[in-house]
Amino acid sequence: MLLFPNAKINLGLNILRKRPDGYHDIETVFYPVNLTDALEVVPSVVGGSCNLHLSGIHIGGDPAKNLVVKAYDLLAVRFELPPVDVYLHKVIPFGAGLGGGSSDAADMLLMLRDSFKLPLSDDDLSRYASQLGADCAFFIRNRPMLAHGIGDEMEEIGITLSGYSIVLVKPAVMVSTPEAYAGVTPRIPEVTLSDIIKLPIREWQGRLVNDFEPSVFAKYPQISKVKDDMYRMGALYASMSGSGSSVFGIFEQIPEELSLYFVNDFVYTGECRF
Ligand SMILES: C[C@](O)(CO)[C@H](O)COP(=O)(O)OP(=O)(O)OC[C@H]1O[C@@H](n2ccc(N)nc2=O)[C@H](O)[C@@H]1O
Ligand SMILES: Nc1ncnc2c1ncn2[C@@H]1O[C@H](COP(=O)(O)OP(=O)(O)OP(=O)(O)O)[C@@H](O)[C@H]1O
Repeated sequence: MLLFPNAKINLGLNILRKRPDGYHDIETVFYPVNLTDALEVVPSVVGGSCNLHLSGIHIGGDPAKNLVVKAYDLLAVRFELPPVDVYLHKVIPFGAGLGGGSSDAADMLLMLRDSFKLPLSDDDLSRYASQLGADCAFFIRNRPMLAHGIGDEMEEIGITLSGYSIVLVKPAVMVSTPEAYAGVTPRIPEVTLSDIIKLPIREWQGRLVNDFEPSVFAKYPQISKVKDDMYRMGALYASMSGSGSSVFGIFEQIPEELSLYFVNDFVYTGECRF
């Protein structure tokens, strides 16, 4: 079985408070983007449990700690799973705020459920996903969602960007998520995200904010510059995604001068799906 785990961006991100467990309560809108990895699971001929074969961009780290292996191990505690070979081709940059690892893990849960007919609902899978990472539950739904709690409590949100184009740029710098959270002083905004997101997109600039931006931009001015460049090229709205370092812009049309601005950066362009 073959799936294409996709990236996400955050449309607005408020960091509301620090919790006793060290995590933060946030509110954000998750929005899927068609930049994808490729993930294939086949029954193993060599035995073992979850044999991971990686290709594409080099993500490093211990394969046993890869989130797709953790997803297998999590379900294997409760269900008798046969050994599998897993082929993961990485395209989505990491340390980018695009949730690539979380998306791989969510698709692994979905594939294991569907391949081995496990009696699990989407809600059950979301609960398993939350144990793998705060972003992971979103990818079980994989449509625009307003998220609360640590980012794993989901509510439908009827926003549509279809007809617009998206440009995603990851400058050559990586941001660690725990460090980014540690650099922010939580605050309760005067206007809630769910009210701002209902405004026309042209009114988002200056209202829809990502609370990570001030501290991350201060440390990495090159990320701030990407956002400025997006507006210079005519973006209707631009923001850093999650804890960075990616920046996205929403455009009426993909700007022709992209290759002049972002010579050494990872660039993705596509149509908004929802
Ligand atoms: C920045 C976002 O991508 C926005 O969508 C997410 O909040 C991060 O989600 P994630 O990468 O899935 O996060 P996890 O792997 O669960 O947590 C990594 C680390 O980020 C911090 N963390 C994460 C989520 C959250 N709501 N509060 C936190 O403080 C914690 O220090 C945690 O140890
Ligand atoms: N399948 C995977 N793909 C990418 N990174 C993985 C994966 N499994 C584990 N990791 C580890 O997770 C870290 C990056 O994860 P991820 O791609 O989700 O981060 P990110 O781009 O910062 O996204 P976000 O902060 O939005 O969750 C790296 O340290 C990497 O070694």
